[in-house]
Amino acid sequence: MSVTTKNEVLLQADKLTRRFGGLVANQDISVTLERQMIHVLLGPNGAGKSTCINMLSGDLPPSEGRIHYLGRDITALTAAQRSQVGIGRSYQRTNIFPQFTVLENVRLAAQSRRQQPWRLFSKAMEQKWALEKARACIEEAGLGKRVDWVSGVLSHGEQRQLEIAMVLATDAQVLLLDEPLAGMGSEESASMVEVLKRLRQTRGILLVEHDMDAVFAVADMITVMVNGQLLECGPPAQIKASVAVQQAYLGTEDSFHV
Ligand SMILES: Nc1ncnc2c1ncn2[C@@H]1O[C@H](COP(=O)(O)OP(=O)(O)OP(=O)(O)O)[C@@H](O)[C@H]1O
Repeated sequence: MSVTTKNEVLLQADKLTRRFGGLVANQDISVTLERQMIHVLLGPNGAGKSTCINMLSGDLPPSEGRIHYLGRDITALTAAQRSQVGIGRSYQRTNIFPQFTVLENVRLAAQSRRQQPWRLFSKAMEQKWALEKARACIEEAGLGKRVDWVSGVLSHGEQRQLEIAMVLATDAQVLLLDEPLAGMGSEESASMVEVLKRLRQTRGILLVEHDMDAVFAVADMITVMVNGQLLECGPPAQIKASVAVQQAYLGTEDSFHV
């Protein structure tokens, strides 16, 4: 059982820089994520948002800068090690076994986190624990009515919810979500927004998202990036009113009408 403390700093990225050859994809990006906060990374295509999330998840080492989780320097940890300490990530692509049921997928995710302690438990206890945990995570992700469905027949939005349930099953305190609303219709988006609000009650969420309605419906803090640089960071009202942010979106595919 984890203790939840409001305003507790979960993740702190300090001056992250990432270069790909001569291209600087992120330059001196600092981001703070607190518990019970949804922090959105916003920016036009190619701004460097995925690169930033990749550095936070451990999928990509930074060229410079440090990352702390609960005060501990985790810059050198791999993605698997970060998952073990409580940093969970969902990807833009789906990552599930389509032939397995929702419950089986989430149960496997729960067990993946707990390989060592099982030596202390009987097989039956392990199964019971993992199933209970999986059911709770499925419920939290808003998929309670689909527990026994084969995952491959879920709608696109439900599959994204399943991915989130799988991340929750790893006991993640930080959720790194890359475009969780991508490809969703308005009903599915509304349902995902409700899921995000519920998850915020006990965790911290760092989100990359292009859907402005959703962003302004859930964000507590927004960091705007342009060309790998941090343009502005602040609460939604500040970002909404920012002339610099509006200018950054002029002539881009994304609209900034909010
Ligand atoms: N592995 C890589 N090798 C070389 N260049 C890369 C690599 N990954 C990203 N880039 C470049 O870094 C820059 C930032 O890309 P990134 O994907 O982080 O942007 P983004 O804000 O997530 O864009 P989008 O909204 O389109 O997903 C782009 O110019 C991209 O081409």
